[in-house]
Amino acid sequence: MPDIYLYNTLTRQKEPFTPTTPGHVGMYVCGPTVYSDAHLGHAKAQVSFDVVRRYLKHAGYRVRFVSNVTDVGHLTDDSDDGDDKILRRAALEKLEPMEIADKYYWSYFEDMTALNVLKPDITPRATGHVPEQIKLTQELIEKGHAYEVDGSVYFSVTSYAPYGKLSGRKVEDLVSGTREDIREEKHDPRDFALWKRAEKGHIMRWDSPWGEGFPGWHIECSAMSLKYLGENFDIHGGGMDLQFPHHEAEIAQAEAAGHPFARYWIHNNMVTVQGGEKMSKSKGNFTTLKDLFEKYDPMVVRFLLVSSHYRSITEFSEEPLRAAQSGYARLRDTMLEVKRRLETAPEGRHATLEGQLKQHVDTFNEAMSDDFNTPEAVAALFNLTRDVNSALTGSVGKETLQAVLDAYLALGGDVLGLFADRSSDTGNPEVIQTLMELVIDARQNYRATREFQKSDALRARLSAIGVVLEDTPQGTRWKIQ
Ligand SMILES: Nc1ncnc2c1ncn2[C@@H]1O[C@H](COP(=O)(O)OP(=O)(O)OP(=O)(O)O)[C@@H](O)[C@H]1O
Ligand SMILES: [Zn+2]
Repeated sequence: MPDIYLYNTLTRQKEPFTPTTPGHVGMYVCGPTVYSDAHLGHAKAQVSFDVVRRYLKHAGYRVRFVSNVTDVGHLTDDSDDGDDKILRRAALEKLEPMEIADKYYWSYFEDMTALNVLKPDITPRATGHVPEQIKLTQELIEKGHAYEVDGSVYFSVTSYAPYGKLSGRKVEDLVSGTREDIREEKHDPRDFALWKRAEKGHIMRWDSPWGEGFPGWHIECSAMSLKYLGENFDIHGGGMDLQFPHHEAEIAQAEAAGHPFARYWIHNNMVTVQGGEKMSKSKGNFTTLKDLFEKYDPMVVRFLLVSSHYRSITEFSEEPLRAAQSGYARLRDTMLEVKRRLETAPEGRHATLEGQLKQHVDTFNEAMSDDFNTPEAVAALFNLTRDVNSALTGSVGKETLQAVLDAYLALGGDVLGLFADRSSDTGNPEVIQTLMELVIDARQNYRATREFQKSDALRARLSAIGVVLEDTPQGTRWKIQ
């Protein structure tokens, strides 16, 4: 297995990655609050951790990937104030809260599937884990780190000295923007809710030792990650915007209850708009993935995201998307051309190209082992593509073409997720190639019988879905624009 280094937010440095159980990795990533369609920011978070997961698998680890879905307890204000986001949306759309959660849950996975993000091994939902959250809250009360007031339970921030270690904030400097009445019932305005009493008319409510209520947002991730990954799991991921208070609270809840918790914390940077403003549901400055996919192939969107590092900002605009479109087409077209050439290539090897291939594969792996440096990994694929295209102006033997194709599929496909997975039938390049040959044959037949209207109609229908036909002296070629 290669030595992998990752930037640990806890220590603020790159560290060699060593899992608790050799050969196995337990990884938890904070998922979305499902109250509206996903936007490009969510895609950056999920694609970033999908690539981490894929590279760890590629490096030989068995990975258990757990990513939650928040369907209760995420309030519109971080300081235990405001409405539950799901309930607010339910009122707006005149639907049951669980209808909202399910509607956007499926919408979210539809988008993630289009982006070729692998499904989590476990997708726990907060509403399905209320007993676990109550139990952890009880442990915290027993250990003197939490207290009940009037049916709500708060974590006592000053009872846990390391509070602030992830985000580098000092408890003394923390301010609370909490409303006066909630401030009053907290022993300290900086404390945060583990459990909230349900006021009259609050739909989502559960029985608890403190009366009817609902869990706070932070406690779900501590409870569910500990349940499925054990008390000292390897990697915890999420957006940088979650470092405080969400992740700080997750650490405090787990550690104060006596569980050592996650060892490496990794955070993706933000998708921004208009020069640095975070794309966010609540700010309303977002572009949904569904809207983007109307104009751009989801693989182009994925390519755009992996072209910048997960810890760098991705400023969203049309121009980089168009550049991603042509960049992605260059890689994919060369990969498809190698596939085509393989069918008729003579036996044999191409020593120069094989030397170059090895060099680019090594560079790719070194980049990925250095804190998942996807921009450098993509650059290695482009350099490979340049050398392949240059070699393809001459004759390249079968063995070498096969090695090149395997590299494209392993690095560009399995690791970066840019080509459909080899195991899946949908989007399988071989199936698509055969279908396209059938369509091209049909068009040829129409032309041979001078049925030009029909042949033109076929071409137009293909063009409508972005497939362009080119008639060359060697026959008709196709490509996706
Ligand atoms: N603009 C963004 N860039 C990168 N990651 C993001 C962005 N917005 C949200 N995320 C990440 O997506 C995940 C889900 O976030 P969440 O559901 O809270 O979305 P949100 O748009 O920030 O919502 P809200 O604006 O209501 O807080 C988190 O890991 C979060 O860090
Ligand atoms: Zn979380």
